[in-house]
Amino acid sequence: MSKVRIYTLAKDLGVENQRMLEILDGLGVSYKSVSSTIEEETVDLIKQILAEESTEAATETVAAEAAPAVSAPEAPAKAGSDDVAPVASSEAPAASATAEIPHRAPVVTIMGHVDHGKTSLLDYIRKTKVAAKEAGGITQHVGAFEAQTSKGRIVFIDTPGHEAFTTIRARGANVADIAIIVIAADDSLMPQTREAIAHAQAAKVPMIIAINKVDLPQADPDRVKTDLTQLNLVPEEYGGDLVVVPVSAKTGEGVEELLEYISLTAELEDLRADPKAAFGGVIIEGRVDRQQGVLATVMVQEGTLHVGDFLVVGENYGKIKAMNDSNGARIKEAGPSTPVQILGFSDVPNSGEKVASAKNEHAAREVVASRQSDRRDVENARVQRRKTLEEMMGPLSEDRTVNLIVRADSQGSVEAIQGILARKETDAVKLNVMLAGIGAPTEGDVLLASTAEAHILCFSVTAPAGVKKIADNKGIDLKSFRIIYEMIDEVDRLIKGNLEPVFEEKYLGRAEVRMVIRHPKNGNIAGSYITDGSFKRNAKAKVTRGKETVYEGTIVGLKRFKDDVREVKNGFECGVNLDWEGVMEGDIIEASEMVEVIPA
Ligand SMILES: Nc1nc2c(ncn2[C@@H]2O[C@H](COP(=O)(O)OP(=O)(O)OP(=O)(O)O)[C@@H](O)[C@H]2O)c(=O)[nH]1
Repeated sequence: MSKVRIYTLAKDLGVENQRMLEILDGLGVSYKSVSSTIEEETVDLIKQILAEESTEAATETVAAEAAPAVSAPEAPAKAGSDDVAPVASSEAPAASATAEIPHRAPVVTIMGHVDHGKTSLLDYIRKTKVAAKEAGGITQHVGAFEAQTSKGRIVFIDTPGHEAFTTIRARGANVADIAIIVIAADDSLMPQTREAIAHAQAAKVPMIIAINKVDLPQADPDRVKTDLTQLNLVPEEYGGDLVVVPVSAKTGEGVEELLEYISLTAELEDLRADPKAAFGGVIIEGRVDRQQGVLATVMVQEGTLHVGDFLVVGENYGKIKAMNDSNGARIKEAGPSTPVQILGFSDVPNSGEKVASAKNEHAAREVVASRQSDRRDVENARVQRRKTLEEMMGPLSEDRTVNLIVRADSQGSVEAIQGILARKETDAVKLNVMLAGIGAPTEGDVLLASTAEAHILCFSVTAPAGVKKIADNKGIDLKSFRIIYEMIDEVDRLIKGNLEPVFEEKYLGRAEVRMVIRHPKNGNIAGSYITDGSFKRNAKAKVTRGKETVYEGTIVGLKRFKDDVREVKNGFECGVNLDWEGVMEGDIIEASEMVEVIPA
């Protein structure tokens, strides 16, 4: 009995893939993705369900058409009347219910190892899928292009390599919806392939593997697939859910299928954006053109851009003087998932910076001024503030993950370290090795670490000075070790640091209240004598009267004579401000503090 792929069946029956998956869910049929295959019996069931649905729909239409005559005899006549608005009511609600946010084209990035064919693949797609440019225009590199395929529009970021991708992500923006990882069939997985995969995984962007150069006699796509399984990426034909498409950027073989898979993935991601919403976009790249001045490529993500709009990027603003599409044609407006080249900024914006629009020049200036003042506040606060535990360790939750990037001098070391790390993992703390590679850490690693909040551990390799400096600037934890046990100690420290801290109450001291002093601003102050230990400002306080505890709270202030002090030791007199009016002569105050217990 033959099997059928889900998306092929959806196409044949003229149904959306999403609907097909809903039916399969309803039937309790398990699948990995739309390219999974299903049995012929299931196909028959699906056809039955769809046939029943269309019969029901037809019956409803007939009933609906018949209904107004019966149920709304008093419906007002429309013809010849000027005030038509109220009469349109029977159609209005249905129309607004279906007026949902429209779909948008997917934005795709291509990553992979050097020479595996990223540029060639982009060139092939551009050559075959981009409509010929209008005569007279000048072809310019704008960092993105739009391809027209039989499945609709697909936008490609055409600066291959993960640097472009990570620089954008490092600024907190996410521009790509889908990552194509190109792997040469004659070379299989290489260090930058692993990096690219790690970046896509960190960005939680769906991946499609394009096994390139399948035209070469020495091409071995099966080896690539097997190697992928070593990274826990299991191709569909091996029972996993990784989409793998063999292609040749030279002959064009498989490229159409790759585009089809991109559209399928996009459909499943259900990418939507509202062209009527407030504008939001990201800078893909910026540069200075000698004749035209500053040119910036912006990816429209939400809303619509118009020539004449005011845009704010970081602490700069500009007015769109002219706008080109990625083909070089002048355009007046651009909706979601459209890369446009804009003339109008005075400073070159950085890729990854977010772009917003402002109503007019005044509003744009105000946004810039408020950003400048926010930045100053943050800078000032940073100098003064001690980081809280939560800020250092991330939110405190039950299960936590420590993200790691491992670099070592040889494959043997990498494997040994991975083995040790696997044994260190506990139920409470997961160690997620995002990337394990041979050789010194790179700038790309630092970018990955900064977007994924990962720690970089190096064994027998050290970071080049430039990379170390970037890591320091970004506050990335990058450490090198020559002795494996020291590295293991560091991992232990990271694991412990990531555990929920345990606090325990520690006794500090005791005092007798000898008199109560009325203070005009602070209320009643307990004039006390420390009989044991010491008292500290902000410590916890318990007041007992005879055998009864009459108050539990905090020592909000400590005074020696007129001075505020942090601590008073045994044998001294002091004024204790409990922020409580009930304190009386003869009361005993006991002070304690909460201290973190470091697990053994
Ligand atoms: N036979 C064959 N050669 C290919 C194919 N794709 C790319 N090449 C060749 O492989 C080499 C590298 O291709 P590029 O497209 O420059 O690779 P890249 O990944 O963009 O390389 P970098 O930009 O240096 O990272 C070139 O000589 C291409 O002609 C293919 O499908 N088949």
